[in-house]
Amino acid sequence: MTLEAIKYKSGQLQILDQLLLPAESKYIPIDGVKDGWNAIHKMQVRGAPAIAIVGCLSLVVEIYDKQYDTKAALAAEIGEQLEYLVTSRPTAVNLKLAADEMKALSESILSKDDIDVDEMRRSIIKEIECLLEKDISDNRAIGEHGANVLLKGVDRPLQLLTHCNTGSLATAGYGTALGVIRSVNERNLLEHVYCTETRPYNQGARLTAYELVHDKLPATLVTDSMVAALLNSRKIDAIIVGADRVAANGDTANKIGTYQMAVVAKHHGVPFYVAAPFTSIDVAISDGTCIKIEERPDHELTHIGGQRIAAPGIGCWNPAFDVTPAELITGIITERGVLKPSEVATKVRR
Ligand SMILES: CSC[C@@H](O)[C@@H](O)C(=O)COP(=O)(O)O
Repeated sequence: MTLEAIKYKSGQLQILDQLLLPAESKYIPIDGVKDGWNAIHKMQVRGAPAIAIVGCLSLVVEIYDKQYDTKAALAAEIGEQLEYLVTSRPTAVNLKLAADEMKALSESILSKDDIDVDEMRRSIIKEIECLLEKDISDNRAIGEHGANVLLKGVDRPLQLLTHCNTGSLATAGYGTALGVIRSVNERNLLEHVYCTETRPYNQGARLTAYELVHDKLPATLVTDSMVAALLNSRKIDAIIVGADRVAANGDTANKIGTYQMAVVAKHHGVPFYVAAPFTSIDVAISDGTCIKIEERPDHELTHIGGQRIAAPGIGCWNPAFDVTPAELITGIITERGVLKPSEVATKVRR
């Protein structure tokens, strides 16, 4: 059985509530854009690709059975709802890029006299529905390219380390960085995978560990503060992480803690890879300083499972992401191959 974060059929959308995992597996209905926005904002669904897909599918749910008098009315609704959805979380670019694409499609249909309002609605719905399958096939391709690059010239099983959750729960299925690890495992060449706890929200301990146990992969959990010791004492062949936004120069925003892992990897001479689809790459921004880093509420730092663990009264700083400079990144594994950070701008624009 594969893990499914997003269930969609004919205008009906449900998501696995990731706030309840791993204690409880419960699907909740997303009955329109407002529900989609809330689920993304509250992190019931999270991970850059999954956020984009759920956001866009919530628009499908919204418009599926509604009647619009004119194409202009439908285009206005699509535009407004997408503008609203992209305000749910600021750092990951995937939803913004998908929203821009859907708005452009809707604008282009608007000027076609031979397409009526119902056909326009069906075209937009069909385009969004395709995102699910495309994400899975992109992830499979990322997995293949990633396994090829990691195993090049190597004839023994690998020990890998990953951060946050980039698997089936963060995407439509299979995963990006976790997809690479799955792909290495499918070739029987995974010795061991380590995953970080990923404080403060514990996506590693709650979600990645859940996926690794579910798939019966040989896996061990470490805290984020153990990474330097891990690289010093056990042979780690590579670190692979996901991305929320890759800038034109290759600087990469990802879950908080990624940057320090890249610094430690450089010190130990361990290759540091980012695995991400083209939909996580934002060539409109020159470098990582242009990326808005989301700051999350204090209670995510001071409490675990509703239980206070920090001294009452202490101040908190809780950035959800950090930016790893391009020079610390060995390669960016995409569905179209592995890019050097310096190649991102030209290859993606092309
Ligand atoms: C394939 S998911 C890539 C990233 O989105 C992931 O590593 C990450 O940082 C997720 O952060 P989250 O705050 O859980 O949405």
